[in-house]
Amino acid sequence: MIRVILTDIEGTTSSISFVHDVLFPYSAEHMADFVREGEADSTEIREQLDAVAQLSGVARDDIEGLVGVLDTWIREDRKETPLKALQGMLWEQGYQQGAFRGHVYEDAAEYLQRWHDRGLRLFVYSSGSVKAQKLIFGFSEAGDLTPFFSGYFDTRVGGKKETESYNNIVSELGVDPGTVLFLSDVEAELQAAEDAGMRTVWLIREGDLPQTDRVVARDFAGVDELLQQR
Ligand SMILES: CSCCC(=O)C(=O)COP(=O)(O)O
Ligand SMILES: [Mg+2]
Repeated sequence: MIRVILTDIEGTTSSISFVHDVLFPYSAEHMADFVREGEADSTEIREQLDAVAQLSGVARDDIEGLVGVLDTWIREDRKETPLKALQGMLWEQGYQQGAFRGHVYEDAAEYLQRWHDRGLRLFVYSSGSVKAQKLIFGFSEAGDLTPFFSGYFDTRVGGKKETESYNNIVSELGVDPGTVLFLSDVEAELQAAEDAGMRTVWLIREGDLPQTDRVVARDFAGVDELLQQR
């Protein structure tokens, strides 16, 4: 019996193009100034730069070098925790200034509400920081969806393709992994979750359906049909 739904964001609740064509370019455009200015007066930014220096091997006092590393990581879509933390802080400005609103598929917004109202507990697991997760759902085109969620997980529990991360989530939630349904568009993430004992549905929103033994759905209405059958 499924009691918890754990969902990915990019490609699952929200379009890949919103993340890659809106959020990432915004962070690429503003990161250098954000870091240069924040270095002087924000402890939070300084801490993330400490982590960037440690991970990259670039000297901590070489701000332009660190900016270069962040630029490269954005271009390469690296899921490094300090990059994700800095992007979350930056996107907050963008959302608050009305530069964009969070894209959430209509079916996702509808079924998040329905599942919440039906008593399922909803959680997010994304490589985007917890702050970035709260922003995309809080400032979504469908309004504030954060009341539907009971909690958020990011790469601080581990990478999304690692089974240990899902073990960590299960122990934090204090639930039987078989009661958790993980939704994602990335097969390696689904495999890692299944290896931790979770149930999964592969969201394939566009293109042909692959030949697979996995449980697949086109959208959240399709996930709901599967839930009703279980
Ligand atoms: C929280 S919105 C930004 C998502 C993001 O930064 C990202 O890298 C996408 O990661 P996901 O795990 O949701 O595929
Ligand atoms: Mg995804």
